[in-house]
Parts: sequence; structure tokens; C-alpha cells
Amino acid sequence: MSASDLDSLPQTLRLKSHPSARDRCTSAVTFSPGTILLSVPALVTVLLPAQKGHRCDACNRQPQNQSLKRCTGCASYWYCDTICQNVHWKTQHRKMCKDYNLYYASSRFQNLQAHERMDALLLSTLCARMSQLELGRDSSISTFLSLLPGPIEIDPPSICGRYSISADQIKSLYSRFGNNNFSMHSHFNVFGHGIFPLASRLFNHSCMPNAAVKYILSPSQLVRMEIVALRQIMPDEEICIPYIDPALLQTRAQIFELTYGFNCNCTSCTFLGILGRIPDPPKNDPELQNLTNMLEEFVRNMGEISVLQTGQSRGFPSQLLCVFHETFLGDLSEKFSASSHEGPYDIALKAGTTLTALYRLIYPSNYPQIGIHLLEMAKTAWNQWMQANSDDEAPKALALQALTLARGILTVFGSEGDEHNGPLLEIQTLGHLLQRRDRHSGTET
Ligand SMILES: C[S@@+](CC[C@H](N)C(=O)[O-])C[C@H]1O[C@@H](n2cnc3c(N)ncnc32)[C@H](O)[C@@H]1O
Repeated sequence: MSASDLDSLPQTLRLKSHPSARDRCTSAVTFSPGTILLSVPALVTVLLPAQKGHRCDACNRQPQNQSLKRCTGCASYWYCDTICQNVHWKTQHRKMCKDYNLYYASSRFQNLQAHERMDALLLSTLCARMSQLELGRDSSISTFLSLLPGPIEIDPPSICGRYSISADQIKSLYSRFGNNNFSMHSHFNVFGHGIFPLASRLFNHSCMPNAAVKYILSPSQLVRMEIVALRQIMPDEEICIPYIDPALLQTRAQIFELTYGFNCNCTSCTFLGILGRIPDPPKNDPELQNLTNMLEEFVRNMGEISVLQTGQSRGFPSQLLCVFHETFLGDLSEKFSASSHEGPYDIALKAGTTLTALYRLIYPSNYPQIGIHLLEMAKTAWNQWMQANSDDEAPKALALQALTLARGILTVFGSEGDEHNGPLLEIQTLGHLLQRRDRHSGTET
């Protein structure tokens, strides 16, 4: 491959060999939590169908107080303004515009499943981009072609537009899709799929990652991916990101094998491997109550570092094994979501407290999902405080405590996605309300 993409690697990162994953990215320095380890622009992106017309097809932002303008050629692509339209036209759309509507309506596209359609559009866009650049001479495309192919060979879908790219080259591009491409999100809601070759080349997976991925949306620019340190990373430590949600405790091994072609041997997988088969959680209330009490107490005494991060299973109470059953987490989240907005708030807060303990066990510290959950807990406790008739100030104290923890975690992750309505803004607003509002008079004190 052209070495240029790796030549532009920040001096703080090193690529070293890995026994089974070819290479691994290590740190050359000590990174503190919240440091941006890498920032790279997308090679190409495609919006989810539900986002079309709501986000700009070039910069992927959701503009406020401004309507998007349609491409006058195909009327199927939307832009903030002529700057975004020109960027997109020059980098990819020119080669697809004329054929897009016929292709989209064709049975060869309509017969595809939703995820295959996203792949077909991303592959078409990648080919359009390649044919507008000099084939193979662009460092990002060379990097993409140097990525490890996925474990299963699948025929590529037929694509939109005509390019001087051979069927073999298209096959070769598509063989890298399943295990290298990214779902992009803004405030933890997925809005599209994107290709970021250098990030794919560098970062292996861990279920206890020390870094996480976020997306920066800016006017007139393609989306940027940033890799953020979740904790202190020491020199020579491998930097890993999560490819999928580590909370998929039972199904993740199969996903790694089928989609990515590896067996994960991170501390979390080692821990679960030693403990063996995960039993079903109890169904009846008293037993469930005992279990949740035990889990919360275990996590309270666990300290900052989870046992799934140390991989040390000695002393882990066997009665707690069933909390790793995916149905346990699923049932708790359902219970919390069902009553966190409209109540009964005490039921939501009880399920939410157990869920916080479970998250602290299965995710590394500062993992953004814990922060998002704590923010929801703070909002629920606020709702309870607003609704209560008594002088009980406990919900307010809980809201403040959850908000402080959420702020700490989400500040490490930093700003990302759309510039409006993000969790950091919600934290600021709720913090302001909690500090200044008197529940009884509804006035600021
Ligand atoms: C996005 S690439 C990661 C970069 C890769 N190490 C390289 O040298 O290009 C994804 C592929 O890397 C390998 N991989 C990633 N994480 C791994 C892990 N934790 N253990 C073993 N292999 C891994 C798998 O082959 C996977 O399909």
C-alpha cells in the first residue's frame, strides 16, 4: 500500500505487530482521559433512509432554522447550501446523479435487505469517489484496499453508476465492508454509515476498550471521526475501541467470529469464559430482589475497576452469574424506559439503579453509555421531585448525584454530533434548574 496514510500517523501513535490481528495501534506517550488520539475525515458517507432530507448529504448536519436544498439533477440529495453541494458534487455525486433514481427504483436495489441497501449505496459512493480521484493513487483508498478482508466472501450488490473499475476490484472493496465500516452517530443515535480507512487500519476491538469513537459534524466539511481516550493510557499500551456494544454479553462472541473472523480474548471475555454457562435469571420477585440487592452491593464494594476489566474471576459470587444473561439487562432497560418519562418514577429509579450497577460491571469507567444512562436517571429523579407532594428532598439529591456523575463521564467523551440538543447541553440545563429552582413556588430562588 501507499505508505502515506500511515506516514501521517500522529507521532504519539505507533503501529506494531499483533499475533493474530496483523497489527495493533499502541501509544507512544501517556494519554490522559478525554484526549483526542486521532481525528480523521470520512472517505465517503451515506445517510440512513430515515435521515434523507433531514440531514445534509455532504456534511451530514441537521441544520437549524434553515431548510435543505435539493439537488436539481436527481431531486434525491439534499444540501445546506451551494458550498456543501459543490463539495459533494466534486467528490462523489457527479458520477451517480444521472443514474440514481432509476437505480433506486430498480428491483435489483429494492429486493435488497435494509443493511444491504446501505452497503450498496456506500459501495456505489466509494466507486464514484474512486473514479473521481485517480484510481489507486489516493492514500485513503490505498489504505482501504490494504485492510483485512472479512471472514466470509459475499458477492457485492450491483451498484449505481458506471465506472472503469473491474468486477474483481469491486469485489475486493466489498470484502472489506463487513469488518471495517462504521455506523456514525450523533448523541448516540445512528444517522448513517461511513468509511474511515486509517481508523479501520489502526484500531482493534476490545470489550473493555480504553478508547471510544465519536463523530464531529461541521459546516461544509465531510464528517470527522475522533478517537477519544476513556482513561489514562500508558506508553506501549494497545489502543482498542468497541466494534459492537460490549453489553451483548452472550451474542458478541458469535458476531466476532462470523462478521470479524476472530475470537476475542480481552479481560471481559476471559472472565466470562472462566465462569462458563450463564444461567437464566430468576423469574419471581423475592429472588429477583435478592439478586439486585446483591449486585448493587457487589458493585458498591468493587471500586473503580470492574472485575471484567481485571479478568480476575476468583471470589466472584456464583449467584451473580445470571446478571450477565442478556435478558437481565434487557428487562431492566425496558422497565426503566417504560416509567422514566411518565412514571411511576420510583419503579423507574429502582430499575435504573440496578442498571447503573450492571453497567459499571460490564463497561469500562467513563464509557459514554453509563453517562447517558445517568443523565436519564437525573431527569427521572427531577420528574419525581417536581411531582412529589411531600417535602422529601431525596429525589433532588439523587438527581444532583446522578447529574454530577453523568457530567464527569460525558465531559471526558466531549462534544460530538449535532451542535444542538446534545447531552452536555441537557446536563447544563438540568444543573441550572436543580441549583436555582424552588419546587413549591416554581420560581427561581
Ligand atoms: C478494523 S480491522 C483492525 C485493524 C487490523 N488489526 C489491521 O491490521 O488492519 C478489523 C480486523 O482486525 C482483526 N481484529 C480486530 N480486533 C481483534 C481482536 N481483538 N483480536 C483478534 N483480531 C482482531 C480482525 O481480523 C478484524 O476483522
